[in-house]
Amino acid sequence: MTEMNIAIAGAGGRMGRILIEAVQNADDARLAGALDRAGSEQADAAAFLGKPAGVAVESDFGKGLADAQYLIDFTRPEATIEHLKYCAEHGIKLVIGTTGFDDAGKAAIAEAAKKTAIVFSPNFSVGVNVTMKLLEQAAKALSTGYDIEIIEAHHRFKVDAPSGTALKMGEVIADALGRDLKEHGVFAREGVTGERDPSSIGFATIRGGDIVGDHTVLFAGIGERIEISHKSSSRVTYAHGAIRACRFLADKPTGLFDMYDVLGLKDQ
Ligand SMILES: NC(=O)C1=CN([C@@H]2O[C@H](COP(=O)(O)OP(=O)(O)OC[C@H]3O[C@@H](n4cnc5c(N)ncnc54)[C@H](OP(=O)(O)O)[C@@H]3O)[C@@H](O)[C@H]2O)C=CC1
Ligand SMILES: O=C(O)C1=N[C@H](C(=O)O)C[C@H](O)C1
Repeated sequence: MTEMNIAIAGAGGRMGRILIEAVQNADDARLAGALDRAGSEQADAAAFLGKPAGVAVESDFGKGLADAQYLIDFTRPEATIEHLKYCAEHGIKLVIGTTGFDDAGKAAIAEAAKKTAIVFSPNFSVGVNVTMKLLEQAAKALSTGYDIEIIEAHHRFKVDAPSGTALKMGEVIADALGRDLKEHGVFAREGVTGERDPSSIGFATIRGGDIVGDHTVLFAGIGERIEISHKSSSRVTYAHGAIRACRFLADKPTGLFDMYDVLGLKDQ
């Protein structure tokens, strides 16, 4: 078995810590580096587990990524863009879970994928990606007479809204219906809004407490409604998905992939 040398960005974050633990527990992976913001350097990235890894948390990319073949990045768009430049130049493969990119950020990821291999997905859980497939089918079957609303709930610390997953669900549904989400997405309602445009795809965001991540898509007709929901109860599923994405990238020199590619869901 070839061992993957994986570095973790945002090492002190909610996902960073879960990822470090998951890499430490994987038989085919080694924690090869850890990055965090300047001022957040640590002598050992796994000290919080009570099992030191012999890997420091660095803010200098040269030091933090010296031994890395892969970087798993769940941080913020501005950090990911910096990591992306370094990884593209140094042939380090990237698994990007960060959400909240604008169009320029997404274009930068696509450009970097010409130089290194990247899996980019707003949600690395198997369940969410299977849910996306169900949504594709439901949207096609319920294309007229059903109003589509996407409701997401996350913890109080989340900084972007709607979630990357909710936006992706909106894109999947819009594509299935031949609509453009930029034109049909409705992200806020207040005051006298007028009646609902039947072609709109609505979004509602809830933030509170420690909710890991809930997504529900409502197809509301006259006389009935269908709800397709996914609820995360642990961040470990995201971490396992990200490590699975590293395995998928092992034989890919360049290219931009998503979790449908990793899970073999693209043509299903
Ligand atoms: N794709 C998926 O499956 C999932 C995606 N996510 C996404 O992952 C991202 C991180 O989530 P979460 O772990 O909860 O967030 P946290 O805020 O807990 O962690 C983010 C980490 O990145 C660091 N960071 C932030 N900005 C910078 C910067 N400019 N330079 C260097 N380091 C930086 C933070 O440092 P500091 O604390 O000092 O700011 C922190 O260590 C979010 O975009 C979230 O939506 C989350 C779960 C699953
Ligand atoms: O910030 C989070 O926590 C999560 N973010 C991702 C998103 O924005 O879709 C994925 C998951 O829902 C958790």
